Amino acid sequence: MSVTNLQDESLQPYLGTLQRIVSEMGPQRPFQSTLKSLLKTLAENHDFQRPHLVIFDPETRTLKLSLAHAPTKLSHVEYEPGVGVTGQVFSSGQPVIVPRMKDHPAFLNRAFGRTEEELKTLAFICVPVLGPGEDDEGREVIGTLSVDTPTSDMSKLTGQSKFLAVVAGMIANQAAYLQEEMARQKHLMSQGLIAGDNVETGFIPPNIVAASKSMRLVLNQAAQVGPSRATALLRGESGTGKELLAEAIHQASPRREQPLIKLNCAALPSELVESELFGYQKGAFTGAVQDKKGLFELANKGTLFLDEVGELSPTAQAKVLRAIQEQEIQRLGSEKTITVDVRLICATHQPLEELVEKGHFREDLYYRINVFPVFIPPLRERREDILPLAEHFLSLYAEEYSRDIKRISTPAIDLLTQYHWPGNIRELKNCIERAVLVCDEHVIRTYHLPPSLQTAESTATDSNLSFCEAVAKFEQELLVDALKKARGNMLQAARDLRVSYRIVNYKVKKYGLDAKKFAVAKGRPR
Ligand SMILES: Nc1ncnc2c1ncn2[C@@H]1O[C@H](COP(=O)(O)OP(=O)(O)OP(=O)(O)O)[C@@H](O)[C@H]1O
Repeated sequence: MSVTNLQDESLQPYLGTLQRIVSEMGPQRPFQSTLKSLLKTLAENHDFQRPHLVIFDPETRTLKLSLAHAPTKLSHVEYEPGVGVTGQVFSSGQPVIVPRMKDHPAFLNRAFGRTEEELKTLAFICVPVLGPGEDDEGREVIGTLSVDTPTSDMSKLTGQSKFLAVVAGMIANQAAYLQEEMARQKHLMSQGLIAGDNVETGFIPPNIVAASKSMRLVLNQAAQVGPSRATALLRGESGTGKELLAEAIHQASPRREQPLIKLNCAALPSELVESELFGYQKGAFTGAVQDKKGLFELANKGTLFLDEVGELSPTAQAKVLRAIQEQEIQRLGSEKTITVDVRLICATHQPLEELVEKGHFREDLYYRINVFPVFIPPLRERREDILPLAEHFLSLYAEEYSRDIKRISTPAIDLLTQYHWPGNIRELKNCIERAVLVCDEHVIRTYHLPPSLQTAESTATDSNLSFCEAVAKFEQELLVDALKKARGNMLQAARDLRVSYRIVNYKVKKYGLDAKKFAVAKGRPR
């Protein structure tokens, strides 16, 4: 831009905007109000509509609509890196101009519900926002800045794009603060310290017992994710209640009147899983004597729960990915594509991150299903739940078997609460059912409980851990040591342990650690 050009009338709004941004960027100014007023200025001074900032969340590896000068529900709009225009700009670090929204195959129109007319008359410009740094090389892309603007000739749109790139370059610090604030909010939310957008505090479905803080937190998360369309990934040992939680999430969603279809991917051979999920056309294979709908079709408009998702074969993984991305499936033996609208909930007890690392589970599918992970702790880590659960099952089975059993004796309660419950709630449920059946009094006593609970070997004392528990304990100690050494920096801890960041992140969640707690000030004795 030459100095003489600065006299140009048409440049005045651009210069005015830059001037205003600079004047509003004092170090004392709160970053959020600076960014909000920047978006407002872009809308008021220019032909820009819906200016908005999308910021990358490194934990879920999704892009989140974080600030917009337009009416929309921010927390519900997410993009995946590489997908759609915003995702592509983030991944490539290069601006993209969409001269007419309607014509662009990658334009998702996810956030603002633009009308058909608008899609025909508007262009979209999206530029990368870099984080702070000395020079452009070392700076990573942390988000995008985008606007709608009336379609126009390419030279005007290119000029606007260059101008937005300058603006994006000026807000690196504020955008980095915004990214950190998002992480902080999420952390507080996961601790149950603040409520998310949709949290109905005290959300406890009638068939779920949750007395412990950690289970309340799990239910809070279910209440948050329920109303959205986001894929929830339920993680926890066998018998911890993943399927029950999937039902609760479905019930908390607008799809509750529609079907909830379930498939345990480990229960069938892989070829059958595919035909179950996608259906088949008559003659597709021997025995396919008539057309059959798959579970994706049966779950249309409702929810599909894939239990043990880590067991899906590579082909099934590819097809599920396509079904999620394109919302389309094909029955086996058929070329015809069928559109499906299905909300997915997945569950696994496996360390999916390790499966990804070993190449057994597709990384792209992992990111697709890991949008909202929920960790259900094993029963031995939430002992406050044992007695309420035992009493819940007692009343359930006393009624079912018409037994007049009112309570559990104190010594029996002691046994129940001391046992380490490797089979989790399912084992507790079976144990109480058995006790009700063998009990010929009005009280459940120690001798009504299975022998496994009554032997000292069965309880989890430190000197008598099972192999898996000892390994887990050792792993947890290593992790805590590494986090202490790295002052809570999970990336550094991962480097020291010579594992990936993803694995450290997974284990930190698995063991309920708070990495931030290790971030003590330098030089402070530990
Ligand atoms: N919080 C709870 N309150 C009441 N019942 C529960 C609770 N959690 C689990 N259950 C019951 O325990 C049993 C096991 O739960 P569920 O089948 O949901 O576990 P899961 O984690 O899906 O197990 P798997 O991984 O083996 O499929 C079920 O009968 C379920 O109803």
